[in-house]
Amino acid sequence: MSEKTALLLLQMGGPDSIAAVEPFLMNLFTDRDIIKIGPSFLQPFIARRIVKKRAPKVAEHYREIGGKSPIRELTDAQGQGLQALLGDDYRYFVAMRYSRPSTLEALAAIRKEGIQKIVAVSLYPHYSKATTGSSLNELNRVLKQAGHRFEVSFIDRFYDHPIYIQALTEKVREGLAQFPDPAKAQILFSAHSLPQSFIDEGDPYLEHIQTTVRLVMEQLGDASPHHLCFQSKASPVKWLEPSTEATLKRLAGEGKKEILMVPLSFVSDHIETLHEIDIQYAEEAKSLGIERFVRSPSLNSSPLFLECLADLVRRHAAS
Ligand SMILES: C=CC1=C(C)c2cc3[nH]c(cc4nc(cc5[nH]c(cc1n2)c(C)c5CCC(=O)O)C(CCC(=O)O)=C4C)c(C)c3C=C
Ligand SMILES: [Fe+2]
Ligand SMILES: [Fe+2]
Repeated sequence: MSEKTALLLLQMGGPDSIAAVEPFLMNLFTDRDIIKIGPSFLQPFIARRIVKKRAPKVAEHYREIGGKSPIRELTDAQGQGLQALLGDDYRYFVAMRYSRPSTLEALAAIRKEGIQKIVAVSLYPHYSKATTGSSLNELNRVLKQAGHRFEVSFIDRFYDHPIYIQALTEKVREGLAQFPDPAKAQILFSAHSLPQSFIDEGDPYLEHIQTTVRLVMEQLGDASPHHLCFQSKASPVKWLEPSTEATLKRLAGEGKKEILMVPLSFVSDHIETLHEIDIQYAEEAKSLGIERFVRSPSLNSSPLFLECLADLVRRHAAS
């Protein structure tokens, strides 16, 4: 038996090859925590149809960013950085909700190391039933089946953690530095959208996002004008608004020529930053007459961000 604590990093995951796009999407569209389609017994069949239709376009997007999602490597780098800050008492493991390593594989690896104590750390800063909630449900299901008693606790949000805010503000400043006159740049916080029905049922995601934006703007001081918008709507129901696209159009219509995109909701690069913002919205902005379109870097292994995670774990251990 090992005295170490396992840090189980919970993340969405992504396809690690073009061939993995369909299984990734199938895992996502059959998860009733993120999307409910019809009665549960029918969902796998409807999901199959949706995935067959969606996969070719999504695969093309992944092809354009190098043939896979970088999320696995980026999450491993975060885990290594975190482990280095915390020392030998901790060992990190990764559980991807829709790709590998799965939660089951992660728990098997933890057990093989003889580790008993697990701190599950969600890498989504803002809590939503669709993301962190889904990962925690999966973890609880797998723990039940495991036939082995682990001692498990959770860190499930950090949207207002002072060092997270500091880390994000640093990235916004890096983005602003690319403008000749940063005060003229419009800051567009672009969060991943979520169906409005989640919010109506009490999901705190929107409130968490708004708080992050407010705290970052407070740290920046009297900087540029800012806006909050939502990207990556993925089904035909009503999602959070305004959309990033509509906001770009509105600002261009008002004669704004300089835009800084700040991706929220994720801590690493993935298809929504590398494709949706860097390729799709960048093209859109150009055609709208926007002269300078910059994206602030994702947190990835930002030393401040890793320090935030280490602080969360230390405080958790002390409490
Ligand atoms: C089907 C409904 C979806 C909801 C609700 C949703 C919410 C949501 N997602 C993220 C973060 C990410 N999503 C990513 C990809 C992705 N998401 C959906 C669907 C929903 N997301 C799909 C179908 C996909 C795959 C790509 C596509 O088909 O367009 C990713 C990227 C993964 C990667 O490439 O590594 C992230 C990250 C959040 C934060 C969120 C709600 C709060
Ligand atoms: Fe998503
Ligand atoms: Fe997308």
